[in-house]
Amino acid sequence: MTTFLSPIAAPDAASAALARARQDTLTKPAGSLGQLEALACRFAGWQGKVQPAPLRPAITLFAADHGVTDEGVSAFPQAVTAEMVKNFAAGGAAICVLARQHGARLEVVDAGVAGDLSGLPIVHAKVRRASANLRREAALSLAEAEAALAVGRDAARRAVEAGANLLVAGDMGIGNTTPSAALICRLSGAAPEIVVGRGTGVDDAGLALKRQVVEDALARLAGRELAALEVLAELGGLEIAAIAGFYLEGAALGVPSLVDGFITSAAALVAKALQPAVADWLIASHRSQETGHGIALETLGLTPLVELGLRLGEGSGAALCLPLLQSAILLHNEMATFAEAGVSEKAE
Ligand SMILES: Cc1cc2ncn([C@H]3O[C@H](COP(=O)(O)O)[C@@H](O)[C@H]3O)c2cc1C
Ligand SMILES: O=C(O)c1cccnc1
Repeated sequence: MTTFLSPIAAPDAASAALARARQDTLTKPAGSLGQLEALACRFAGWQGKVQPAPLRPAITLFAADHGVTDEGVSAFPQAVTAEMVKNFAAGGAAICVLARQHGARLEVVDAGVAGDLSGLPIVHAKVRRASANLRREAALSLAEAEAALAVGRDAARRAVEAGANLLVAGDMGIGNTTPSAALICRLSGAAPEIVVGRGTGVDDAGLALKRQVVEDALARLAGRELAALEVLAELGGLEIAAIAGFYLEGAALGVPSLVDGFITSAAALVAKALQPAVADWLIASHRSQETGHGIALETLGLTPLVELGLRLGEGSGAALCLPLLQSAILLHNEMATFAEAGVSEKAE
């Protein structure tokens, strides 16, 4: 483990096993609630309670800009990152609607937006104004990568101190599907042609250029043995690093995270490379439409709950899955057992 990170314990296997035994006493054919059964048992392990408490989710939206946008890798201009942060602060973005719907705490963190956001009611934690262009040079210095991880770790601590028992990270950063693709390629070994996608909707020429940018970034590092922090610094971005730190500190505090889409999955891969034990504290929400998200999830060992054709980010796919998780826990806790309800069990 990298020394500046907090140790991560394993989930409580005894509580998870007792929860599994409880599932098999509930008034339904064994296994008939499918993935919801296993989910409830995982929450039992995470919370160390056979009947886990209902979810109190917190969503933290990390924003930053990317020097690689100079290459023309996004369908939108870099200024949109700062403009969208203003929209988050005003409550008008998709994730704001979903956070309100679910009564979730929503915090917005500026980890490195290029534009001026002073005065906005957000957490001001700019490590620097945008990362460098990863096609040509390291996106971040090692010190900046570590500082951005710390921004996310601080955010996880704030969310948990505010009472959260489930963490959701969202991303906002024009151009960030490019560093995410580069990280997924480097950390999974998959090739750019199957990982790089259209992001906000680049055309065929834009897609070819984006693939070349990722290939060039990977070529800078070819044949070099790099520690996880170095990979993050070379190919990452400030919000991606912060999200990795958020997942790591959440796990260290005993709180699981629900991973969203392509960018947050890249961050989860970085977190896993830094501290493999984090993987036991992650749940996948959806498979995004972005090419390569499936590879990232497979490398993480995660199975998505749903596939809705989403390609937004912001934590929106994770937020949409919150009712499923809440239902899994309530069914587990509140359904009657065969004995309680006087229902006959399966014939031998
Ligand atoms: C208005 C708007 C709102 C968004 N919310 C999330 N993203 C998403 O799109 C961006 C990544 O795609 P690319 O790499 O192609 O730039 C990120 O900001 C991501 O969060 C948005 C993008 C736009 C334009
Ligand atoms: O899957 C995602 O998270 C995604 C895809 C495209 C653009 N922004 C985010």
